[in-house]
Amino acid sequence: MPDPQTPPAVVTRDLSVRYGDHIALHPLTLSVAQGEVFGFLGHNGAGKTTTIRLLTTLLKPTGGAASVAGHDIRSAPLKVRSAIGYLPENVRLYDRFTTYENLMFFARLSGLRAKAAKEHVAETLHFLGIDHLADRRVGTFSKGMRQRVGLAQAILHAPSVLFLDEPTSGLDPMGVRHLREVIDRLRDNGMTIFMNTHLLSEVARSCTSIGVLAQGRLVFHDSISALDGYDERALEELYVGVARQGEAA
Ligand SMILES: Nc1ncnc2c1ncn2[C@@H]1O[C@H](COP(=O)(O)OP(=O)(O)OP(=O)(O)O)[C@@H](O)[C@H]1O
Repeated sequence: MPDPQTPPAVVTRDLSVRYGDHIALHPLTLSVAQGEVFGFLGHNGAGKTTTIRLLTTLLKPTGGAASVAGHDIRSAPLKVRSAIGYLPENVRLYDRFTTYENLMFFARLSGLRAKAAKEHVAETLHFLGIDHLADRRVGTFSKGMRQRVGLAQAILHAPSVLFLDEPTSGLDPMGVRHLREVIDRLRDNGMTIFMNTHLLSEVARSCTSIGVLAQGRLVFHDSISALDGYDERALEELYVGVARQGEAA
């Protein structure tokens, strides 16, 4: 359970962004407590990736404020980056490098010294059950294998907040199950997870709170315990209802 005494892992106040005349994210005010697994839902183009890009400091807001892991995204972007992990929808890896080489590269880039980097890489490979991929070049990997290496890269430095953008997209059922187990273990270790997803079954199983975005506006935000008894079907009804209201607004 999140501790109400500790500051939230993610806080936004009227955070917004526009691309030219198009408002991709209307002023968003949101709080995600430490230790939560937050599921961010919404139709294609709702603004979920845009929100993650803002919170991971890859995109500058045009309005409002936000802090992640206690650091302001505008004034302390480097501190934000060192406190977070990010798994984008399309993982970018060096195809000609092996898994181990990719991970060592990112570990050193994150500031770890060689010895610590080796230890972190070995621990992370073991944690994710991908030791057997260590010496293989990632250019030959399937989507699911790449995704595991991308996840390893995202959690190598033990971030306090992990952002996942559509982490189950393109995964087979075993891949989805593996990811779910990893999310459970990361949550048990105290990590906060902010996950964009379309999969309501994953939300019902893994998330402790949800937000629904429609046309760049937050139209619903609550904890899963407040939705006690909601199975996948009931969540779908809720989602369709609030998303329609958002579209009509
Ligand atoms: N670089 C950009 N330039 C202009 N418009 C953009 C840009 N990136 C995103 N948009 C627009 O901003 C809106 C939000 O896009 P975003 O990718 O955040 O949606 P999403 O909810 O993540 O969608 P999906 O579920 O399809 O990934 C969309 O209308 C999109 O076309």
